[in-house]
Amino acid sequence: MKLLSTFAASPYDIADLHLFRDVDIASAAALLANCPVMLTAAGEAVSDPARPRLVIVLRGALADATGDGATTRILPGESAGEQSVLDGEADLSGLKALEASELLLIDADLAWRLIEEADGVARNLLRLLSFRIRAASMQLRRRQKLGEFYRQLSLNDGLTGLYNRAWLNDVLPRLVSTAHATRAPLSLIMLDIDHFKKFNDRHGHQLGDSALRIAAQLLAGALRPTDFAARYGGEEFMVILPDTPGAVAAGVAERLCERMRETMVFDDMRLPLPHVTASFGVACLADGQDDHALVAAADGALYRAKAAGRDRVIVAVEVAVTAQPAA
Ligand SMILES: Nc1nc2c(ncn2[C@@H]2O[C@H](COP(=O)(O)OP(=O)(O)OP(=O)(O)O)[C@@H](O)[C@H]2O)c(=O)[nH]1
Repeated sequence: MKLLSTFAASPYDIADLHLFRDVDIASAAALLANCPVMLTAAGEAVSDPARPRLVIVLRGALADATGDGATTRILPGESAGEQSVLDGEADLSGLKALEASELLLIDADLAWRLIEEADGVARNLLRLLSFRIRAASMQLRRRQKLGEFYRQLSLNDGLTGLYNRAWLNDVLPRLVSTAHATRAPLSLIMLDIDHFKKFNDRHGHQLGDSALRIAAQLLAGALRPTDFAARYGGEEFMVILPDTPGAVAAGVAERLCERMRETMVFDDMRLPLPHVTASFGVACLADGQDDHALVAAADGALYRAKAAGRDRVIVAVEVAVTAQPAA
């Protein structure tokens, strides 16, 4: 930064500076008279950034990088560094000239004198800070919403809209812990579309995708609001039924199996495709079982449903995992 002149010797008018709007100009101008006006080149940082002071843009523009990725433009008449004056904690290293700019620098001591002696400066400062706080909290709210949006996005399967594997990995262990703690039953249904490779080979991948979407809609539409449906991967889905004993879950699986058999897969609303069927494995949480063992039990039952001819439900035999006696 290069010293150009004092404020009194510069061509700038104090009435154009936001901080001095509706202020007793004469007393403020007298206090500002000896403040330096500095020239900064494009891209240059404000020197001595650890020094608390007000930086007012007279010509050009500054960028204020707040450190959280956001950048604010500071235009002629606007200021930066107010907070550094108020709390004495300066970090003006994020201030950089966007173009060749002229800046008025007001040291903290003088800024305090302005606050105390020039009528209206304190009011303008409060207004400015209130505006900054409001803008910062709006930005925070926007980010929180965006974060929530992306979080949701990362937990849902793009093709079917059901929860995805990441969601399952997060939620299933917690549901299992809750079920053990409350001694409430918890059941799991795993289902896998039958001969889906053949379906894809015969009708094409796009129709395969349609079939998966329809299967997902069927699941989501047939369950209670307290149940969860997720895409486990490929053409495999999982249904979680909290507060549901194995016998009831088996009934739900039978109903889903039947509906799957009866559901038409349409391509362009003219051509119904062959029905798809699915095989189902059901398991109910046993004492001492963790989420992995529960999934393995449902998966084992599903495997047996496939082996037994597909398009059917098999219920896993409940095996309580008890502590092994010490040898
Ligand atoms: N269209 C489509 N196909 C998928 C998707 N994910 C997995 N698949 C296909 O699903 C098929 C699964 O094949 P397999 O694991 O052999 O199982 P299957 O043909 O259903 O046979 P069974 O399960 O034994 O009845 C593969 O051809 C995968 O390419 C997807 O998102 N869209």
